[in-house]
Amino acid sequence: MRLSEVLEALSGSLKKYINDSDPNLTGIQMDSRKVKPGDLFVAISGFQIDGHQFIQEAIDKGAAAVIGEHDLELAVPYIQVFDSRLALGRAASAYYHHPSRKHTVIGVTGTNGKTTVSYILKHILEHAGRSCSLLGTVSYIINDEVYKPSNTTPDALQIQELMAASNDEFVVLEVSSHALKQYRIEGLELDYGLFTNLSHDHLDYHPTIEDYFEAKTLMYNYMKQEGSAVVSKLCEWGDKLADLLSAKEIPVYSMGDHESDDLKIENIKLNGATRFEVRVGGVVYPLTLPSPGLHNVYNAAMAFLTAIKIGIHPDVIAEALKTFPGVPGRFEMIPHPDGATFIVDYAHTTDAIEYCLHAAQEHDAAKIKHIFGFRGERDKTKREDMVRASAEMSDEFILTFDDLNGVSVEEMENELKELNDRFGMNKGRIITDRTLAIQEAWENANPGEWILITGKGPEEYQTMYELPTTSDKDTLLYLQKQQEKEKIIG
Ligand SMILES: CC(=O)N[C@H]1[C@@H](OP(=O)(O)OP(=O)(O)OC[C@H]2O[C@@H](n3ccc(=O)[nH]c3=O)[C@H](O)[C@@H]2O)O[C@H](CO)[C@@H](O)[C@@H]1O[C@H](C)C(=O)N[C@@H](C)C(=O)N[C@H](CCC(=O)O)C(=O)O
Ligand SMILES: Nc1ncnc2c1ncn2[C@@H]1O[C@H](COP(=O)(O)OP(=O)(O)OP(=O)(O)O)[C@@H](O)[C@H]1O
Repeated sequence: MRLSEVLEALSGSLKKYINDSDPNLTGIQMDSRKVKPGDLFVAISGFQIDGHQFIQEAIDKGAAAVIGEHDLELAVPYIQVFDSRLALGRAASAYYHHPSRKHTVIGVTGTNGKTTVSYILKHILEHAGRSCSLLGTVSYIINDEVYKPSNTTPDALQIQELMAASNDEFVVLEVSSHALKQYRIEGLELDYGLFTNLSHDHLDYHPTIEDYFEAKTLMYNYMKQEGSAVVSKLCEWGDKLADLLSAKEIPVYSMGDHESDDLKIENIKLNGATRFEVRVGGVVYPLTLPSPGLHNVYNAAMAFLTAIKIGIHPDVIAEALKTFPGVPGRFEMIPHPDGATFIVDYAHTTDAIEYCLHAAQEHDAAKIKHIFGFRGERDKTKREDMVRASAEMSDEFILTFDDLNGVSVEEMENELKELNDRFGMNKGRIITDRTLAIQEAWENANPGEWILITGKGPEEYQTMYELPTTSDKDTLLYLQKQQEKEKIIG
């Protein structure tokens, strides 16, 4: 593709370009280390490092042209723009011939539930015989090939590459607030924009919750002409969003408690299999979902409403929900041989912790034990509410390590002690080694107890622990095996 064709997509974001040649481009890169002859190199002013430092390296490797924000004169055509991340999205979309136009694209944003809603939707679509790619926290799945994700929402270049590579009819992607602020979905065009909920998270990145909300609303700047929003009004921010979108004349399908909402949830039963009804257009549909918890009722209802709008028959959706296999590390159950239930879950906000512990309560847990910690170098302001929630809703809890992310062992241990002293209501203990905390709970588990281990979900440990295991689930399976071995020997 000629540089001039990419430039057409940059109009409005161009600051300066002296048109002296029009090289043929054979690729786009935002990382100088990956540049090959003929590539367009986009220099990003990053959080860690300024990509403009690597322009010469990119030229030496054969870059045919460069995009950047600084005022420079280079040996190859240089396009100065107001914002390189925004230009990257537009340039990549143009380079890959606007691939989102060939798919039905569903963006899912919100604090919690993005991954789960995305997986439920993919499951419904596939049950209906339609093909679906998925980009999110757990994996990127394109044409049934599974890739390890770099971010929840990939960078703009990767998104366009993956969209172009996908032969699937649908693409469901999780859209994080970081991605929106960093223009990672610039150049993308969405058919549906889903909003699950908003609660306290990421206030290390966003100065206020209002700023966090504003970031989420940016997703709706990327709707196709005929695109529509699916919004949960079960959270007050959803109400606010629906008003905003209506003012912009974006059609909104809402789920909520009012007669005017497009979907209303009724008759929820959480004990045993999750059963509930949804009322849509005056018709009531009884639904069953294998995944426990009220939060999963909301996730399934949002997927149901979206699938209806896509045109999937309600009976097909209902059948699909019955067989939804769940998402790795989201309320994943591992039974203890003595009759206790261990849960691995990715809850890392107060809201999510409350939903998880509530799910255990609804299952008449004889006792609820909770094991969790806090990610180093991430939003510290949510920690006290997480401890409060656990203290109020569990019978006892153990504070342990999550990823330290460079924070020292002493600093995190002190933080855990202080939080426990101030907000733990005398229910908490500290066992810093995560595997030993789980082992302790395993060895002391009693019939009917529910032990919830939250925060890491399916993620691998980044800290070296005592037991030779790689994740919370792996630790539980290891303990299970050890116990079986001991039984055989003993
Ligand atoms: C803080 C943050 O969001 N950082 C994101 C940002 O990276 P950055 O600006 O720090 O990049 P940088 O390292 O400074 O590099 C700047 C530029 O120099 C280039 N470079 C660098 C070295 C070199 O030799 N040559 C070169 O050209 C780099 O390729 C880059 O283009 O832009 C990158 C590309 O899009 C992201 O991958 C990266 O996400 C990091 C890994 C991250 O951890 N982000 C988290 C906070 C995040 O985004 N999380 C959300 C989910 C949140 C949730 O809901 O839980 C997500 O979407 O994943
Ligand atoms: N609708 C919901 N409301 C509140 N909490 C939820 C909801 N759905 C899931 N959760 C909780 O949040 C955790 C993360 O769920 P999920 O991965 O679906 O969300 P997410 O938005 O993709 O989060 P992340 O972007 O951090 O991966 C779950 O393990 C569960 O504890």
